[in-house]
Amino acid sequence: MKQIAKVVVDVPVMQTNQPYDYAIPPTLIDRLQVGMRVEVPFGPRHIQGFIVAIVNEPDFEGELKEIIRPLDLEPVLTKELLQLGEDMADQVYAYRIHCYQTMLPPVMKAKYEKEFYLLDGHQAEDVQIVFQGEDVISWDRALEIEALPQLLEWKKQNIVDIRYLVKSKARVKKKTVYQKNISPSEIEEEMNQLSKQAKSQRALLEVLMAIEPEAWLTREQFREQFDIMPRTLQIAVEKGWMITEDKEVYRDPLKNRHFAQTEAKVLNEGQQIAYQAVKEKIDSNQHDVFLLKGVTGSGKTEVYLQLIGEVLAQNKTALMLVPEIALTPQMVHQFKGRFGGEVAVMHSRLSTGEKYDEWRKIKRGEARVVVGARSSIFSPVENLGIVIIDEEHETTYKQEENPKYHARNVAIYRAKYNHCPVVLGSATPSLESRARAQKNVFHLLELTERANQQAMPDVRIIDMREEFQSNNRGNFSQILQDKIRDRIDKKEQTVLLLNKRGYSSFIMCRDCGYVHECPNCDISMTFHMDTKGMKCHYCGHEEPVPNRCPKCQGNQFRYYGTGTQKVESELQELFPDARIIRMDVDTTRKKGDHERLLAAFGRGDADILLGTQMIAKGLDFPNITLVGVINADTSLSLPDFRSSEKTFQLLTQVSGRAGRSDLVGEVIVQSFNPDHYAIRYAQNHNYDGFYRQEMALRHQSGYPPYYFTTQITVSDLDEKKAQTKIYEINAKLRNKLEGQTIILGPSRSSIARMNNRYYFQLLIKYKQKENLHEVLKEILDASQKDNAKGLYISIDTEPVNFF
Ligand SMILES: Nc1ncnc2c1ncn2[C@@H]1O[C@H](COP(=O)(O)OP(=O)(O)OP(=O)(O)O)[C@@H](O)[C@H]1O
Ligand SMILES: [Zn+2]
Ligand SMILES: [Zn+2]
Repeated sequence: MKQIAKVVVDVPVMQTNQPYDYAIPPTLIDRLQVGMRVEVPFGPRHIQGFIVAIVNEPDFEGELKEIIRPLDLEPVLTKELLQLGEDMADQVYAYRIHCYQTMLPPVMKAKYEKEFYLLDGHQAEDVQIVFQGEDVISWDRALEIEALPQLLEWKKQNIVDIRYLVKSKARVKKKTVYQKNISPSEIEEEMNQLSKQAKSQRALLEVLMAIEPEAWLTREQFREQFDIMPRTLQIAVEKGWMITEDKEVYRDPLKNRHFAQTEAKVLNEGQQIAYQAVKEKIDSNQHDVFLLKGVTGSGKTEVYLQLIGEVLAQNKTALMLVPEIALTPQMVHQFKGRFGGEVAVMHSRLSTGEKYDEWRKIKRGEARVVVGARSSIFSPVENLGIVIIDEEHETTYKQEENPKYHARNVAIYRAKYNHCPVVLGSATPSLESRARAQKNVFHLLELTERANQQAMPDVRIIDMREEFQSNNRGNFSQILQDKIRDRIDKKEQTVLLLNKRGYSSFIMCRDCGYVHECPNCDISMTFHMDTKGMKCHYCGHEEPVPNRCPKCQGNQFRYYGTGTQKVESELQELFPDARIIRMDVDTTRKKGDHERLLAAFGRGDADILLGTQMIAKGLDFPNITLVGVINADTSLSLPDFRSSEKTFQLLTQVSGRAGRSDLVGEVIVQSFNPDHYAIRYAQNHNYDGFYRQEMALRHQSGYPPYYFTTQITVSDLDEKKAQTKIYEINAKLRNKLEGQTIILGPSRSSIARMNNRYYFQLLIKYKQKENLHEVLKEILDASQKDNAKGLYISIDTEPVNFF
């Protein structure tokens, strides 16, 4: 009986979404399991693949190739994740291999290397010189010694051939540890035989007398605790006093930090009702989706914590998703403080080694609670008891690159599979989720009051048009200035938000109006005050500010847009004595910057925290009594049907940072559209009112949640080719789609050229899927040939950002 492995290979083309059959060589029969990575031959190359099934009969007729070797000792993907990857690939129009790779830490993605090897019987002298007595030489080495042309020539003459290797980048960190291997009486004997000069050895023997027989100690521990140097340890090993081993250790980014234990709070009535409803589902192993809608500061986090506590008590595991920027030390502290070492934390600021280690802790069941950003929804936990998504309305839960999955959908998939509840929490739920609760697809749970009985902060809207008329051209209205002054004097803290969504600073020629654009993209370049340079945020192109206008040779530029740096200097001028912390992409570039700045503000090292969107979430500092929004409406004017929703959410979230403890909070919102409904409803903390009005508008214009949307984008270096293709797709869709489907476009994308590629798009709106899925699959299948020529087609279901 021959064993056959079905392998999804690392070749992203549509046909390979189906697994390939490989023979399992006899030596590997007992070692290979479903979910392991393997190295397999594919054409002339060796590539990585995932075993998705092991069967007895092949589907493929013909000679099967053999698996070369396993890349893992045990499966890295569970049965659940294998199934999820297959279904997800289908739903989001992605390659199965990309789905599997997305589920694993980046170090586990294969790295391919090439090497030349000698074919038999060619030992000519010049060949020997290159190979230096070995029978292989790596591609890199060949490049280094400039032997590449020669080797390629030999390849033509059949003297050498090329082989492709799969290299694993995953490295386990190891440390040498020591254990004593000598009894007390032997120690005495050794002491007696030592010469008087051997002081350090004597000292070590004394230590060995004192320590526990089972203890494993590192070199650092010997040095720090007992002042014993590595050299002495080595002698001890040679003499057989100690044994040594290389033990695996985890890279723990938080190892030097202490988390004070926190206790569960007594839940208030609203929290208790919410907790109880979810707990019932946990107890009875039932799937359900809850939408926990709680005003800012209502204590949603405490509900999450106690639910996770319950899940752990029942010997299950928990997934807790938090937006990347809300994953602050404060947030982490809440979880580590309650559950200690049971918690693994996953976010993009970890090094790849740290990510790998956190992942292994989860895989081995050593950490049963995962707190992390979007991709941690794929954590290899088993026996899942709850999935929680905090700030569920955040669009960052949707991945914008392939595979274009939404973590909320993956959460529901996994919870169904594991028969457990999902909790979606937010003060400002997405319209989609709120509407689903309306239809009882989700269960609505509400917390309508703040946990500490504190009133919601008073929000005042300032009409900036009037400020302009009264000749205040700055960024700060008179009232906001007065309030800031007042807080500085009272030693209370202020948070200032600069709404930068859809917004950047650029330069324009004062004489002819020329705007400096990126040479690769049809978009103006962003001016950066710190480097005094221009940068394109789409392709990364950088250049200095031009001396003269390329169009009219004028040398006067106007700097547009309110960069945080510019606002900061204005603020410092207004309040020379104020201590200001600025938080934006420029000040949080390095690992740990974000944490450091927030910690400093939390300690009271500054009076004002000035920042972009990244400060709107998760801050829970008692001394913040004033929140100012400098420009409420920059996000209103985006060409995106969600712009009102996003503005409402942002204003509500940032207002919620004020007055969370005993001190009363106050919010000042500056706007040029003070009567806009998104701003008015945010002022009154009226989510329900906003929801009703926005739903009416969406209904009228036929947008989600009344319609589903799918966007198709085509891009190519050649503008004509991209354009022809989108029209071809358009024709096919209109011809084949049934039911009430609406197609918007085709049109140029609003950034028509990016990195020298031209983009065209169309948007499909539909109520029922009908045959849409099949038609889209056909289009993708047919795109294979184009793909190879550099024309890309991408399908995005429920896009969250419209350009
Ligand atoms: N039952 C309780 N008794 C006393 N204090 C509580 C209780 N529950 C929560 N708190 C406190 O109330 C404050 C706000 O809670 P929390 O940060 O969980 O709110 P939240 O709903 O997550 O808010 P946001 O949406 O603004 O992040 C915290 O300081 C928390 O410690
Ligand atoms: Zn000019
Ligand atoms: Zn560019």
